[in-house]
Amino acid sequence: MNNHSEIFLGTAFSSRSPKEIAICKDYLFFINAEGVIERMVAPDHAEYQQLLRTCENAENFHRLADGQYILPGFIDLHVHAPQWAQSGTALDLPLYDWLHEYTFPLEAKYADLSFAKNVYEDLVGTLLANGTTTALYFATIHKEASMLLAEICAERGQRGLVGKVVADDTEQNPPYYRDADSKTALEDTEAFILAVKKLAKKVKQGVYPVVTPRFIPSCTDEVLKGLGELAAKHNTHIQSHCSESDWAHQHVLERCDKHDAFALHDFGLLSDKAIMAHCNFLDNEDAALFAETGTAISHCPLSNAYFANSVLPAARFKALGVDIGLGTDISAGGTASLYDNAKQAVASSRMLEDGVDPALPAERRGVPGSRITMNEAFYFATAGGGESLSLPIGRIEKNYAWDVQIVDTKVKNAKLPIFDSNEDLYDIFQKIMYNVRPENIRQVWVQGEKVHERN
Ligand SMILES: Nc1nc2[nH]cnc2c(=O)[nH]1
Repeated sequence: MNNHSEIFLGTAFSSRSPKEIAICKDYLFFINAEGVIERMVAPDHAEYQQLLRTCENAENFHRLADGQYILPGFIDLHVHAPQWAQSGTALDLPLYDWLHEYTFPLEAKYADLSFAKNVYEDLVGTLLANGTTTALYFATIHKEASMLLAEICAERGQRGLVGKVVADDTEQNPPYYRDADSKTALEDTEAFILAVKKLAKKVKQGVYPVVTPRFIPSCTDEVLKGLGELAAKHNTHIQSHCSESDWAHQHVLERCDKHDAFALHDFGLLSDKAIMAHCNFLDNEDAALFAETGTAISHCPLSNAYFANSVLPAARFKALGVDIGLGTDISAGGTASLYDNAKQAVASSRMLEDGVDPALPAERRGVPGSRITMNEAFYFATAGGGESLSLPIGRIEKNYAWDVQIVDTKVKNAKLPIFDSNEDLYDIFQKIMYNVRPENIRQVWVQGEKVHERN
């Protein structure tokens, strides 16, 4: 019987579909040696009592306490790891000024590996403590520091997808922070891909190299084309920023005479393993191209409020068949929490639907059909993230990785407002999504291994 790595008894919430939550009340979850959910048994199953009697005294059996719940670990589809060191600052500037006055000078500091180690270890620990089990990271232009980030994810047990940033355009990047030239940028990227693939051979939860042109404005055509070829050659994930703000969108339109989506496609940078951040200014043709190529959007609602001059029409793009996940966009989003971003995704969508200028009549104020529910925001943070990355993560279901956060609603000093011992479980789920703090996240597991515990 007990040839499983871990066995859990508890109540779990997971997405059944973008709009619907599956509630697995008092299920048994059997996790195999690879850290994958092998079997889930409901209390009304004929074998349940027998299975429970057999395993309940085993060392690897975990019975959740009253008030504890299992949620899938969150998947953060857009993190600038070096920017953790400026999180919460300079959010009043326009994007271009923010990049040149704050962000590039900070990112240049990661030539110093001891500075990088200090920040990256703190960030990976902080994200785990916030329930984030998988993160898609931009590092910096430095090959060594980018590798260090991949090693820290590997060591701490987080599933990290890491990109060495490429920025070789001499007009758009300052001399102190850019790739030496396009040839060096491509060579460094290929060396980085091979080094991460080698590291991945001994990492249970996986660590992945990501081809990462910062965005079209910071890259030459030559490097963009070369990066598309490298991604195809090594079958890697790809990430970049796409049609984020008025300035960035217009810049690409003037340079390429087309929207980012079609320009990226021409360079071979859209694929089933491509995830593009923001995408606020996609039109329906761009979105159809995303759907056709399998390219996903990482929706960063807090960052968009500060820098994107608009709200992502997430409901419209989802209806057009585009995969969508959620991103904190550290540091442009000002928080390490996907809970915060799920709440903002709902709030922003309501503002888009209703409109925001009270001087306008209600019927001309907003964009009907734009709202999303918290169920959909949760889907973006979990199952949608897994689909975007084409990995079996983000759901509590057979054959998915045991990547979970165990939330305690009764913890002292962070008790959630639950006063009825028979409270409806769906209401408890909603209270969790709106009220959880890191203090409530008692354990985090990735690929069947415990990687964070708060006592
Ligand atoms: N939000 C955001 N947008 C960008 N566009 C290019 N670089 C960045 C970045 O670091 N953050």
